[in-house]
Amino acid sequence: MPIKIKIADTTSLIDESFRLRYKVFVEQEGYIEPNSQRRVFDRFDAFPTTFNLVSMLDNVAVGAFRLAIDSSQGLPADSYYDFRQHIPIGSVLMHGGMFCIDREHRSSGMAMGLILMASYLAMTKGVTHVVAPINPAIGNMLKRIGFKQVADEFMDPQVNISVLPLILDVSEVKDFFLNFIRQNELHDFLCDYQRWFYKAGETIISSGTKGDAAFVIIEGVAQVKLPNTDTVVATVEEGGMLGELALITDEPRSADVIAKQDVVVMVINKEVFLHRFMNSPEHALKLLKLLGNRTQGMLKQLQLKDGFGS
Ligand SMILES: Nc1ncnc2c1ncn2[C@@H]1O[C@@H]2COP(=O)(O)O[C@H]2[C@H]1O
Repeated sequence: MPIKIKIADTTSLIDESFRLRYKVFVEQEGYIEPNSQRRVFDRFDAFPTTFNLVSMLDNVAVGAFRLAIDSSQGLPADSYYDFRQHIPIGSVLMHGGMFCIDREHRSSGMAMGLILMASYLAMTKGVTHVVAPINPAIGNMLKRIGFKQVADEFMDPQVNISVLPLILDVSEVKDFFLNFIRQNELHDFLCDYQRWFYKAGETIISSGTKGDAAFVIIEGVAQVKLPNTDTVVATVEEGGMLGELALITDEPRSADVIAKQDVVVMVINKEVFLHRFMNSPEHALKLLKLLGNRTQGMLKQLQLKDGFGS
């Protein structure tokens, strides 16, 4: 099963993220005092402008990141740090906090995934700056995508640890997928906010199953194999698309797709995918080119096979 990062959009997923905060902040790290509810949350979790990204493994949260967009209620940091002094008037702010990853599942890939997804969310919600009083242990990762430290470390009273005050100008995010999105004007592709992680050898697509999403490879390489065989018909790399055929034809998945090495994909749901191509001749043409190239690739392979066989 892949680890899946997504927005907690049901009460049970949101509850999962509160429980994970408890597990990490109280039980694993001892940052916060225990409580009988065995959950960590505050008033910002009740606002419609707050989002929780969760990393799920087999229906259990193993990572979470809370994002609170500025509203009449202010930001979670307002009571202890004034981020606004560092940002132009008129900016739209989002606070990133309550970042936690279960000790058993700490990997830079998942941490980076949560951070990047936060920046995608910021971009599609019209946020100009993300502010984050964040544990120095992950501060360096945030700096890699463009966060800048604006003052010395200070104590965060919520989780009782020393944190770095960091700010991201969303227009400066450095990320392969975001560049891909910007170049191809595919902003609606971000709306699903799902990022899935496969280990080498795991199955990304099973032939014969129903398809309700397509994928763009963000990291790694996948092999497309003839159904239930080891015959590789194509190799798809970073930036390549997978799973588009079943969405277009409404037929079952045409091939098995296996991660050749660890693979990270962004998920594009069927409605968003079809809407995009039905409303833009330019993108429909790009899709036709992709399908045409794949057909040509297959024909070349068959010709080669024939050539060797005769
Ligand atoms: N010949 C091919 N070349 C590249 N990719 C392919 C080829 N055949 C199938 N695929 C991919 O494998 C996917 C299997 O699921 P889908 O049929 O939804 O979409 C398919 C394509 O994305």
